[in-house]
Amino acid sequence: MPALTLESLDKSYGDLRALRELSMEVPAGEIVGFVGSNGAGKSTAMRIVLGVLEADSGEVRWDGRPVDLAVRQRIGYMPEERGLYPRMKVSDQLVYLARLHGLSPSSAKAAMEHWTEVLGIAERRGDEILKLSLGNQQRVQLAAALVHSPEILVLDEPFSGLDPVAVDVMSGVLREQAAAGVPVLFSSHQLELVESLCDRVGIIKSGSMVKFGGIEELRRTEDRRWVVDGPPASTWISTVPSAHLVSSQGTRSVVEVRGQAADAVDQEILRAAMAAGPVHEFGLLRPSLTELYRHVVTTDATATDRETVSA
Ligand SMILES: Nc1ncnc2c1ncn2[C@@H]1O[C@H](COP(=O)(O)OP(=O)(O)OP(=O)(O)O)[C@@H](O)[C@H]1O
Repeated sequence: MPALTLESLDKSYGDLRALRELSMEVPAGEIVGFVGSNGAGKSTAMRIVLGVLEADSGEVRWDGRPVDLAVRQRIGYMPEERGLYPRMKVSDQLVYLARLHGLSPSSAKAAMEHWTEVLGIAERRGDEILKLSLGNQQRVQLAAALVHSPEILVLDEPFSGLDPVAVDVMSGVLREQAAAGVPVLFSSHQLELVESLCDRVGIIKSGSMVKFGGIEELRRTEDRRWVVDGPPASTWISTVPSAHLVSSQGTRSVVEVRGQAADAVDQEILRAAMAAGPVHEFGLLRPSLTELYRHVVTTDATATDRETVSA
């Protein structure tokens, strides 16, 4: 299956190292979310994919070959700084952009009509961009990224500032594009949305990819926590040396095991708890992407922090 591959991208702005050997892969048909703090390097990486910016080293490939101008023409891009012509009418703008990508006048018009309809801005075709609300400008931006039927989608914060209905519309479009075989890479600070929409997630910190993989895989790499509803953990936890108590409320305790030991220890915990009294509930607590993210960004990034798991 073809994939958009970012391999060992390095980029500095003067003394500031914005990207450090950043690698990730966006397979055709998958939605990959790119998350990280302000200034972590997401836009820089996306600009490099588009060729708006040149990497100091590293490579971007599509289907195994370096991305050249011809491939870049087939990328649908939503830049962070947006970039529509404020005084141009929505319809003119979209037709113009489609024509720039080589569509015939009639195909460009048909594409403009299609995407303004799908994105709920058909009524605004005759309006100048600057007269639209920010959310509607964003919908036009997405239409601009899609109007030439791109093979690859790279979207910098496409969901920022959208109302819930627009978020649903945008999510639906991204899902459809992925289902049609397009690799979709987008950045966002809305982690719940990323969790619900994406096949894989990359967490970037200070220019380094600290986690990359399927959400389920990323959760599995975390320290494990279990909820035990039964005898208070304080009465049995000492019999499982690798486990420690995180919190306790009434009969419910949350216990944690850090690192590799977590794989084998769940039965040991259950046995220890049952030896102390009846257990009514025992289950693994799965961290949400938000918890995972907080853990990653508040932990010091060192070379050993960097890990890649395959989905
Ligand atoms: N043209 C530039 N010149 C100098 N420094 C830059 C330039 N563009 C970005 N930077 C710096 O590079 C770092 C990465 O910025 P980038 O915009 O890629 O981050 P980001 O993850 O997209 O952030 P945000 O979530 O705030 O959009 C930041 O420290 C930023 O200040």
